[in-house]
Amino acid sequence: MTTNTLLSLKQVGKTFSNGTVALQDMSLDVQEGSFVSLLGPSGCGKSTALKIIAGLGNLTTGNMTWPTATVDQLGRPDHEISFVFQEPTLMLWATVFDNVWLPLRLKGVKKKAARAAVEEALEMVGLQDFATSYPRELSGGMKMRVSIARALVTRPKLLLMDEPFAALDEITRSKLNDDLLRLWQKMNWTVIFVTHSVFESAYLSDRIVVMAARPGRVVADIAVDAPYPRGGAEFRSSPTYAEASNTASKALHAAMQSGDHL
Ligand SMILES: Nc1ncnc2c1ncn2[C@@H]1O[C@H](COP(=O)(O)OP(=O)(O)OP(=O)(O)O)[C@@H](O)[C@H]1O
Repeated sequence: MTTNTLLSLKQVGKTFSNGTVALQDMSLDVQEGSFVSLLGPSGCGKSTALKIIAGLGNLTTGNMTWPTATVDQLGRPDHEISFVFQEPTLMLWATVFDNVWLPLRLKGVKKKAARAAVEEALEMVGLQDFATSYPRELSGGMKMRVSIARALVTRPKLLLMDEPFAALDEITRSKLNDDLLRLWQKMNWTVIFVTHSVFESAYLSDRIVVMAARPGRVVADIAVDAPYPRGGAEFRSSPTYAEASNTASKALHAAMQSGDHL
């Protein structure tokens, strides 16, 4: 793993027009190839931070830089950033193939030219046999896999995930966690993963950033010092996992007491 800083937030603040201070003085350096979880109670600004990083929202104060990337006139990095939301947000009238093709189509890539990339993305998430299916024919976990394939088809360097598995049952969630880690290792992405779950953050990440609300801010930064692959049940019963979960849980509890979360 490299130690180059991919993204640097310095004292970032975000105040909405109604006066809500969604973020205050958020400083965060994200290393290339790392898996960072943003963990915090409802309303602490996790989604706001992710949207700012994605360029979907402006910051009010502070600055965001991409130290190792060349940037365009708007300060956006030249490599791809992909976003996975909690809801799969698929086009219900379109096939799985067409859903995954969408980001390339928006860039003007014709269907034929996109075929190899779409098929590769579907294969990565284990849906190569479902290209001609429609979303209504898929389970919740499969729909989320399509959503992930759609995020991967542009070969992003940075994957932003906003509670992607929160609506799924425990078994499906656990399977997708493992599949995500396998892909992350294989593709050498950087992942920023928003979650409410202490256990999910301790299982997935090499770093857990705990946030508190009103104003949204970082209150703890916890390293999860365990190698990958983490080996499922074995890692879940390890002292490192227990310690990381315990530390994150205490920090989250303190955050919930100190902040005016909703
Ligand atoms: N467009 C907006 N206008 C005004 N206030 C907003 C807007 N979007 C978010 N907020 C407020 O900013 C704060 C942070 O919201 P945000 O959605 O980032 O929190 P979160 O940590 O992602 O919450 P959750 O876990 O519930 O999704 C909240 O108080 C929220 O009500």
